[in-house]
Amino acid sequence: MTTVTLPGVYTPQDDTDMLVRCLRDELLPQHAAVLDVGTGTGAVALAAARLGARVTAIDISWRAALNAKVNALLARLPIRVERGDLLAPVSGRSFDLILSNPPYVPAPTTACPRRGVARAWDAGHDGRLVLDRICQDAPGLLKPGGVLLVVQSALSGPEESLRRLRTTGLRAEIVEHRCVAFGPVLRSRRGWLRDQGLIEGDAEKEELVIIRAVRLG
Ligand SMILES: C[S@@+](CC[C@H](N)C(=O)[O-])C[C@H]1O[C@@H](n2cnc3c(N)ncnc32)[C@H](O)[C@@H]1O
Repeated sequence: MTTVTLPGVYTPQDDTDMLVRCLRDELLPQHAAVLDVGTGTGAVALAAARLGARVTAIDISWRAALNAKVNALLARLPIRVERGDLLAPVSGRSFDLILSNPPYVPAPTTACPRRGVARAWDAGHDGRLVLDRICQDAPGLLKPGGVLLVVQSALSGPEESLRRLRTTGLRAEIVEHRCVAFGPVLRSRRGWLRDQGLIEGDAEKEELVIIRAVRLG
């Protein structure tokens, strides 16, 4: 299957792969309404569309939105791609499944980058600037019985995601773990991560987790 990654768009990685695998384990209703938030190249959206879902994909980056459109065309899959901030383009709609591999990397900067490739991963000191918004807003867009699947690092507080999602009434748990080697971004900020108390010594690996949260009927 031909897919392209345009310059400046996040290349699908372990987190993408984890999310796609968990998506394939979901028992979706026929023609399920699926949302992919922060779609990048559209890799996760394409996987959902191949399962027969009706997919909407959103990205804040024009380049990523274009990339996802190109890949949907190449795959001949009818994915609706929107450019916008998190869930704003789909307010008022509801979904059987919401998927997200959002920016979750703790960063020395306090705000999310407004442009550039780091917008795909940097998410403030605790890595939670985007996660917290997803935990707050996604539950309201789930149909009864609908599911939210989010991938994040253990460095950005999965327990806090669980707590926030449970506060909104969802049943939330961690369903997948994977240990991965630090990429160039985490390697370059080891000293800062140590100063923040987020890692110890010469840590070389982080744990990625998938959070699955269900809106009870
Ligand atoms: C880690 S990448 C994941 C890309 C793709 N889903 C994957 O798994 O390969 C995160 C994506 O979220 C997008 N993003 C960052 N902030 C966003 C926001 N506020 N609203 C929508 N998309 C956002 C970035 O542009 C980037 O494409």
